[in-house]
Amino acid sequence: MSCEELNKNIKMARQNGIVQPLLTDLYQITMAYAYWKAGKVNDVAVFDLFFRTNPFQGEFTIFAGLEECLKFLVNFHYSESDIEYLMQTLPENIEPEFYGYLKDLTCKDIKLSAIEEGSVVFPRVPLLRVEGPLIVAQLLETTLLTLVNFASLMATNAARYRMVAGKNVSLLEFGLRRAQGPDGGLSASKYAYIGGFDGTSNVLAGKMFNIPVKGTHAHSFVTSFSNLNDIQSVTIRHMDTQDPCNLLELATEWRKRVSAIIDISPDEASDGELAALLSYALAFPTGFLALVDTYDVKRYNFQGLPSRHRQHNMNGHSGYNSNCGTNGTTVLNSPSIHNTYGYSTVERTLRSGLLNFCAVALALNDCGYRAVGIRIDSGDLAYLSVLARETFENIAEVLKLPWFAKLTIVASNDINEETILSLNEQGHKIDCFGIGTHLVTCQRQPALGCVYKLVEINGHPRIKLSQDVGKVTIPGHKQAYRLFGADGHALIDLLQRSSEPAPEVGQKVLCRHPFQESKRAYVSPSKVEHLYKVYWRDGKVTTMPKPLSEVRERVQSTLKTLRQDIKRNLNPTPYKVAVSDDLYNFIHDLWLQNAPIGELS
Ligand SMILES: Nc1ncnc2c1ncn2[C@@H]1O[C@H](COP(=O)(O)OP(=O)(O)OP(=O)(O)O)[C@@H](O)[C@H]1O
Ligand SMILES: O=P(O)(O)OC[C@H]1O[C@H](OP(=O)(O)OP(=O)(O)O)[C@H](O)[C@@H]1O
Ligand SMILES: O=C(O)c1cccnc1
Ligand SMILES: [Mg+2]
Repeated sequence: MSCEELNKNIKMARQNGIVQPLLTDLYQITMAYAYWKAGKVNDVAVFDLFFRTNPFQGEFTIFAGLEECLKFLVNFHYSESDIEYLMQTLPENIEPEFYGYLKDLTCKDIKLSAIEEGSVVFPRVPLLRVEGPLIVAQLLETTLLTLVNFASLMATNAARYRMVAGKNVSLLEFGLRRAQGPDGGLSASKYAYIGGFDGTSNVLAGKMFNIPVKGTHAHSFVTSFSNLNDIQSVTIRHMDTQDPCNLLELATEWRKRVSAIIDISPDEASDGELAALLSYALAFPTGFLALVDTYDVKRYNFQGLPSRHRQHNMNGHSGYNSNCGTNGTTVLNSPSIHNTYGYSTVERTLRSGLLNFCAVALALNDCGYRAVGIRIDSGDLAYLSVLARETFENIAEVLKLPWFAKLTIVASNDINEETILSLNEQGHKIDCFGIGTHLVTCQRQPALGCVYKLVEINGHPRIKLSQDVGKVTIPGHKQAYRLFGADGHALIDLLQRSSEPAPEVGQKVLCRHPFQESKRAYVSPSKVEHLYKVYWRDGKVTTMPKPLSEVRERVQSTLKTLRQDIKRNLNPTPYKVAVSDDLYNFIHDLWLQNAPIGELS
């Protein structure tokens, strides 16, 4: 769609219905009235939206939320009911003409410049610059912040999970049920996808944002079946011949054969679980992915160990070993934690879930279908995934079914970045992580601190001083450039006054720390990227926001331009953000002008 088409259609562009002008803090509207009353209707302001510290103890952030900001500007207007509500809510002394002014307000005189969505960004470099009537620009503050803060935090979180998981593992977002309410859940799904997740279990997010929806099934599905009589129809048509096949008979037969191959008794397996897996396979013969940990000892909660001990023991596994069984096949030794019933989680999972899964998968194979795989949602995920993979490989070899060795293993259960790093260290055979709580609630850091600061009014720069140097704002209308080094990596982000000429390739430019006089360096960039584009001006979209899939690609491509030490998990190196010599002097002159001179007595 071109910008013209977008401008025609944008009123219909999907945006969460709660994003509207009243989704703001009351003080924006009271300030608007006070500005209006003070005769500031024609004042022109420049605001910068930026953050001061990277989240998650990292040294980078992913910028997201721009498309939603743009839709907000496009659709910005106060409805009749909004005005009515404000009339009832604001004090009675408000002059009625103010409501008339609000009624006609749009963003047609606002200019929005921004960094491209999905870019890697750094503290102090404005992500958005909003220019235009002071009152309108002020009224946008809270909504723009809420649209950018969580979006960028989530996209960064997701990108970090992607980095630790590596590119060959699938990542699915399972967080809706644990998210910060429906809107938090919906945004989390969108920005997890941008950050590098492959899909979501959130169906509405799939529909609204065209994100792949994926999933398995829950424990309740398994526990709802008690025995094999619970299945009503056991017949499935062969994929190629369309002949009827009795899946129950085939699976029962396979359960005996598989139990011999992996040297365990079929009596250990739950018939209710077999009934559940068969029913799922009958419903989804081409997409059979089964949860196999329902009948582990812990879920039954027999007189097991208290969870603190269980966790300790589980994480205390030192590894896994496999021996040769009597029939020449591999027998897997479980670690030595046993509950009062004599079996560890590991053995139970093997005995019931895996055995039942393999039986159903092989029965499906007889009918021309290939099963997809399993999900494990408890226990030692490293150990169990290796155990499952060895079982699949074993069966694949004995039955000469090479694809069986490659069945997908999905793992879930309270996974976070550290869990994945630890699993990587231990060695695992997981193909896909399903991640909910820690991802969508950004448990490690629940907010990104983007702020929206006035940097210029009617052409005059504004600086906000603070005891804390880190909180002093960088005044004036600025441009931002990313300078690249000879090896192609991003070296430094440089803020300049807009009146300065842009840095040029091969030309030495002095880059200064904004507040520490002695910290400065010359850079001769091999490439210069101007970070801002104008997205909205004169009431029109001037740069099309990219589709989600392209924003997602941009996250990965801009992350590639960062040196590894900036991206590493533990004690990463800070990326440098500098100001030009001109801007440095400008800041410090203004600082002195604005700092009162004290008097000693
Ligand atoms: N090999 C592993 N290394 C590190 N952490 C792991 C490993 N396997 C699993 N974990 C994590 O350990 C935690 C285990 O949680 P918990 O003690 O609740 O065990 P559980 O098996 O889920 O028990 P229950 O089924 O009773 O809830 C989860 O956060 C999980 O992601
Ligand atoms: O652990 P998270 O990272 O938040 O991932 C999502 C969790 O949600 C589900 O559990 P739940 O107990 O709600 O339902 P279930 O019966 O399907 O396991 C799923 O099994 C995961 O454990
Ligand atoms: O599809 C799944 O396996 C799923 C979806 C949501 C939460 N937990 C698991
Ligand atoms: Mg669960």
